[in-house]
Amino acid sequence: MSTNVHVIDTQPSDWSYISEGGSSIVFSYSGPSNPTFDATALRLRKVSIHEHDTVIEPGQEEPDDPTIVFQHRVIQRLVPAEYVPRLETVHVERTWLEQLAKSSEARRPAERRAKDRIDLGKRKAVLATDLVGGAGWAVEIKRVTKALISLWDAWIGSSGSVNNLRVFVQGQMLKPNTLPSSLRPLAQQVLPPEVDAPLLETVRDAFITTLLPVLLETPVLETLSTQQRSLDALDVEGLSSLWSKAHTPLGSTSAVSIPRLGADLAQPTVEDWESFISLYRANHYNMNHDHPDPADLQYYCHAYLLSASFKDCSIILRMVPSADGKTLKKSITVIDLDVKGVDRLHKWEKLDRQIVEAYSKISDPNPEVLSSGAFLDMWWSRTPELLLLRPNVMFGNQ
Ligand SMILES: O=P(O)(O)O[C@@H]1[C@@H](OP(=O)(O)O)[C@H](OP(=O)(O)O)[C@H](O)[C@H](OP(=O)(O)O)[C@H]1OP(=O)(O)O
Ligand SMILES: Nc1ncnc2c1ncn2[C@@H]1O[C@H](COP(=O)(O)OP(=O)(O)OP(=O)(O)O)[C@@H](O)[C@H]1O
Repeated sequence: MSTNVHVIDTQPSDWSYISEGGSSIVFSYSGPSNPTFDATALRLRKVSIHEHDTVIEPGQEEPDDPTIVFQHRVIQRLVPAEYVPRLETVHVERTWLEQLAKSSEARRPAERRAKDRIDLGKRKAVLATDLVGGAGWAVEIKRVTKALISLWDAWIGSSGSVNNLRVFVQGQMLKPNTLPSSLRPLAQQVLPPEVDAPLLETVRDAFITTLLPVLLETPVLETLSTQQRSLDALDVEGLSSLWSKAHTPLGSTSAVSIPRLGADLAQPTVEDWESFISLYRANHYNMNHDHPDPADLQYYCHAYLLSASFKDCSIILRMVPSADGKTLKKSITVIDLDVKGVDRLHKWEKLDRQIVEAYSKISDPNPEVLSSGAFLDMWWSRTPELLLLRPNVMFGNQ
């Protein structure tokens, strides 16, 4: 896809660090008014500190970032365009990236800095709708699976360093602690001005009360939940059995060596994904998922990969006050619906085994395994249920 947008039309200092994940780092445009860049976010790829930058040979055209093609040609056939950010290709350049990397390094969390850095070899990046900058506030929830209250507790307890709940006020990520004063910017957004020095719980309750109706009313959570569940029709254990069955020669009686899940599977191309989506939409609900056919192995592997993107995505809820400050315009957008690599299939198979093993210890004399934070995290992160759709579960025994 050709593009005329060049980031060198701006200064690196026009971009403020927002946040980052495992593969990307994101900046918000805060420079002089510019119709191309106003209200946009720049998403740059990172590379491990142990690896080299991407090398683009002279005369070679770098492909657009896979997230753009995947969103435009695959995701938007499953999630309405109004719920995903606008994404377009932007040209970047080494010296410009070097300056940005240098000036933003101090803002990055130490644990990320120890692992990776901006890939300075890239010539293309992603320009997206900025979902956190400007007036108002925004909340990011990764894997919308945990109860809001426990997300809030973990957020406060970790001083805002957890990756499954992030809160931004006027584009700045909040770093809370157990002192209510650390939440002042958020309190000013969610509470009336006359509430002076509110307690932590007061801010929390106002925060949840504002978010809850948006979450319960939006159809997008239902869409994400439906896609997660439908695409994960066999779950990884079922996929693993189908894989073994498909790799066992008919009539074989002796033990055969089965390649690990996904081992001989090619990474689907965009065309493969397009064919998959057409088949999925036309035929998925007519297939017998209780007795899957080994001939459909590739279909089920692709379905599982796509379900993993839906399980790992985040939503950003944005609350922007009207000009008179009397009402809030609320919107919800899904981010990070990136394509997953087939090499992950084996990792998820192993993770699933670990969960099952830990679960089998319930009847053990050592049941506290189940209530351990590590187990619960593992369990919740892999449970494709959107608990937010079930307020009774969300509020526990309150
Ligand atoms: O494997 P997990 O469960 O640790 O999940 C990874 C996430 O770790 P988390 O558990 O949230 O700390 C991880 O999140 P962080 O980088 O830790 O913020 C990514 O979302 C990763 O996906 P990808 O590499 O960006 O495609 C996620 O990998 P996938 O398993 O979804 O591919
Ligand atoms: N369009 C956007 N507007 C504002 N902030 C954004 C936008 N996209 C991403 N971010 C912020 O940047 C962070 C990293 O982006 P993203 O989740 O796309 O990266 P990633 O490396 O793919 O993440 P992960 O490792 O979780 O898969 C997000 O968690 C969010 O805080």
